[in-house]
Amino acid sequence: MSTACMLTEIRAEIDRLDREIVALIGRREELVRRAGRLKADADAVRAPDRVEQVIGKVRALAGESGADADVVEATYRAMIAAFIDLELRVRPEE
Ligand SMILES: C=C(O[C@@H]1C=C(C(=O)O)C=C[C@H]1O)C(=O)O
Repeated sequence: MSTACMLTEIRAEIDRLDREIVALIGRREELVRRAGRLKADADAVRAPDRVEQVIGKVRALAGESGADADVVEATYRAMIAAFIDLELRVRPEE
């Protein structure tokens, strides 16, 4: 198979995975929104201790699955930051 064909196949597989990843992000978003509704104020929304707990957990999961822990951490920090912004945007005025 030519290099161009191999790249096309790999990209098709990446596109399939992206469909699954986006669906999972949507499910996670729903849970984050539910958690946000239970919180009293913006400090509770940010929950930095919980963020570090999640980061420690996903770094360990990366180790188990052979994923690069630094890539997983950077991805999760960006995603959690976006979710915190979302929680702050959709919460009623304090
Ligand atoms: C969903 C929560 O709120 C925020 C979002 C988190 C996340 O996306 O995992 C974790 C902590 C908070 O910054 C939570 O407190 O559990």
